[in-house]
Amino acid sequence: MKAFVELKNISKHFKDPHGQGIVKAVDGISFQVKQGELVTLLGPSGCGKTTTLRIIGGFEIQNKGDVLIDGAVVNNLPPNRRPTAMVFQSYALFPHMNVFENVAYGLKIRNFSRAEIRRKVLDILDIVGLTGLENRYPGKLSGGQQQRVALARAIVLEPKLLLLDEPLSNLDAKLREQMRIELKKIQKRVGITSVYVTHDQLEAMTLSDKVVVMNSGKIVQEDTPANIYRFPTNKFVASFIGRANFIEATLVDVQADSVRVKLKNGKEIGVVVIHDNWKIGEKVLVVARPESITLTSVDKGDIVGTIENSIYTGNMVTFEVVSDGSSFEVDMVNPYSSTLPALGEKIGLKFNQKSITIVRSEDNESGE
Ligand SMILES: Nc1ncnc2c1ncn2[C@@H]1O[C@H](COP(=O)(O)OP(=O)(O)OP(=O)(O)O)[C@@H](O)[C@H]1O
Repeated sequence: MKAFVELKNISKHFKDPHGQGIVKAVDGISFQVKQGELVTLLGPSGCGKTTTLRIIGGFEIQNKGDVLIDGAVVNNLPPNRRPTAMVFQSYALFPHMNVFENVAYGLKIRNFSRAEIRRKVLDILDIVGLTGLENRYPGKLSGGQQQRVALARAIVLEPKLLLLDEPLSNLDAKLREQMRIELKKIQKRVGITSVYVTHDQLEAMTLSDKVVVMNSGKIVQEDTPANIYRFPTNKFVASFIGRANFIEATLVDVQADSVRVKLKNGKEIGVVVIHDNWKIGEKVLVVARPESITLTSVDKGDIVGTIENSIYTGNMVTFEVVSDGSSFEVDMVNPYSSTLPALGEKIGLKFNQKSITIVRSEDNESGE
């Protein structure tokens, strides 16, 4: 499928508001969004994701690089001449207009007929699940309902590209979770190509066809949610997305899609890899997610540790195990079907070799 949105080597610098220098908000990034895809820009605060989104929408102009939408360079077009609509974190609804009028507003100024406006607004309200609330004013709506109105107002204009800037961040945790699922359904139903900004990794994982992970104005990884979780390219991605245990090791054997590493205690284990030119003798970090480690007897463990703590979260218990000065998180799902180890107990940790991977040690990150 061809790229619908394309960013080519985009950079954006701002004057540092507190000093003489410049802030490199976006530093030479390139990525593509295919037709109908939802792509998330994910990263910590200040990594440049909002600036990138604003550049796509035309609210900010890049210092370098090109933005293409549907094959056309849009660098010099103002926001209202781009085929985009933006949904903001603050819903920015008109308080003196009811739901119907809020959604109809953009169609009215585009001179659609009354009958057409009515049909389009009622259709969209049905899609976002607001039928029956046409006459309510924003002040009488819940946060989730207000967010749906904001979404309806953007998609009723049938933009080719929907830009969403942390649209769920004003909602409480439970509602956020519901709206995430809703939003994904609505996006797929309407089939609208979307770029979504969030610093919430769970939101990015649940919603996206593809996640673009950013740090310090650069793209650090770009892949499907599953591949990013399973095969992070470096320690930053591994710890920013999901929870990860890291174990120092040395590469002792390299095959096409799997390698063997030697741990500090001399134990050799296999791991699965998909990227990079790994070299025998290289220092690496094994990445083991908490669910990829099993507690076992001391003699069967790849490493041995002591249970320091256990945290119940209903469906599982997370054990904190200390081994050779390092702390490990180990999740045990369905905990009530087995005997739980006691605090202070010595225990073996067995790595599931099919679901662990490696990243380069930080002092060796460039791969030199
Ligand atoms: N108008 C501006 N003037 C000066 N610096 C700016 C401006 N806009 C953004 N920046 C700086 O550029 C960098 C990237 O900002 P941006 O808002 O894109 O990050 P973000 O990843 O979206 O962060 P957040 O999640 O906190 O919104 C930050 O260091 C920010 O302070």
